[in-house]
Amino acid sequence: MGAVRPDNPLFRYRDVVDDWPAFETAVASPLPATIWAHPARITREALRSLLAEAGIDARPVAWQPSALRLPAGLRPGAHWGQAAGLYHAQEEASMVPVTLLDPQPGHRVLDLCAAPGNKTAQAALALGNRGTVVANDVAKGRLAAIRHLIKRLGLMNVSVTCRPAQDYSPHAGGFDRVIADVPCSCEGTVRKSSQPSAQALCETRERLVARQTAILDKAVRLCRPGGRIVYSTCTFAPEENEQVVDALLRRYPDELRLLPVSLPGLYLAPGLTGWRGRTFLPELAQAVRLWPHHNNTGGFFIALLERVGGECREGARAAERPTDGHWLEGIVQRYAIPGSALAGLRLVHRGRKYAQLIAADHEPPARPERVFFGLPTVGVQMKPPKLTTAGVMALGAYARRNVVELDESQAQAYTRRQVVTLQPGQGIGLGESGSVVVRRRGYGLGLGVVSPAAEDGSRHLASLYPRSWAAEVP
Ligand SMILES: C[S@@+](CC[C@H](N)C(=O)[O-])C[C@H]1O[C@@H](n2cnc3c(N)ncnc32)[C@H](O)[C@@H]1O
Repeated sequence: MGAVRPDNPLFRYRDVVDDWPAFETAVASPLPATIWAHPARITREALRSLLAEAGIDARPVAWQPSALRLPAGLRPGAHWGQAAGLYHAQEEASMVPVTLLDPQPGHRVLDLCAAPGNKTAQAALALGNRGTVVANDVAKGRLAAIRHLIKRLGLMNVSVTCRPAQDYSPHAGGFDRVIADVPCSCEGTVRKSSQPSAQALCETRERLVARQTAILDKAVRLCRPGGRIVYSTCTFAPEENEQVVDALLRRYPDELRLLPVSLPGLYLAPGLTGWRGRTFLPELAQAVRLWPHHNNTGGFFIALLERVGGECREGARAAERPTDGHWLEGIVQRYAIPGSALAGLRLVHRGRKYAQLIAADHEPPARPERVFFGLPTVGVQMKPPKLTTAGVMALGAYARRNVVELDESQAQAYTRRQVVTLQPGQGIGLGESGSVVVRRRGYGLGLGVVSPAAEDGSRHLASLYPRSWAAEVP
């Protein structure tokens, strides 16, 4: 008897898996952690070297030029580079949908079920951190994870909304790329978490399928003719996968087509064309499945669709009223940040505490109302206004004055919020005292305050690293 017994919910796939013993072995083994390098902050090779210095042998992922696979058992957060936003951890199979969707600078992108924001982040950076990504999720409590990701990765082109995707305003349309990474029974995450019982799955499947179908229908209607939609789940269930796509292809025979896809270096198994007596359209074989034993990943289903006809209502766009730039001007002067670092961005003040940097060409729909948007960059209630930690992480690498570069042990003390003693002469263009950009290996970490120099030239650096972030840094 193999590892997947008849009472296991995965046993129902025995007849559609090509190599059942290999599948059983794969689902019983731990999932390797994968990360991708922040494209505006570090190359994959530089990241690999940085990790190697810490004794971490990360291996390039063949099909994804920015991704690395970490050694077995290593947590992605074990290196400080994660907290500094140099890389992001995302399961390898989960990177595939947006890679296939291929958003390009200039595209307007909608992510209908976005939390915790992995695919939003991929899309936002693929757009060069400019233009428009709208990240939506129905679960208000999960939006904090998107907010945190925006800050850590310095995303300046994202607006976040909180609506049931199936009820999204029909006037919000006009997207070139739509991500429908729908809620599902999550069977493909079996290597990360324990499985729900077969009974629990049966109870929710019907409801899930109805919601998934409604969300994909909305995705189609919000996509511009000529635009593309990616439908994905992390489950094996054909009811939630091929069956949903089949229903939409039949509903929109003249408006929708399924595109063939491939990724050199990654084996993508074909979608199913039938399941338990039900026959799907033959083109469903062009949808793809990631079975865990093929590429040593989690399980995923992905269908790339093109909207070839029909209509799409485009409503009003939210107008960003630029704020008086004086807050940023003071900061730019203090740290001698070159204008090129702010090209294509504008500062907007809508909250009480912070002003946000947002792409000047950001054009989210006027409806639904946004919960938040842009990168909180300047704390406007402080006197004088100060860069936020996220602001330093995004802009600190460009600063040429009032900068302190810390060595490894100083940086550790700084992120633990301890006072750091600076060597005489340590620091770049330091003024008498006051706030400074703190860097490690040239990457912005956060803000600090330096004391006036003592007689021997040494100074103290007080850490302003946020208490809530400190726990994340090893
Ligand atoms: C598979 S997760 C999305 C993962 C995300 N795309 C990522 O890559 O980080 C599905 C998400 O759908 C959200 N969700 C569930 N029902 C929804 C609905 N009706 N409308 C919008 N979002 C929904 C859940 O809160 C959950 O965050």
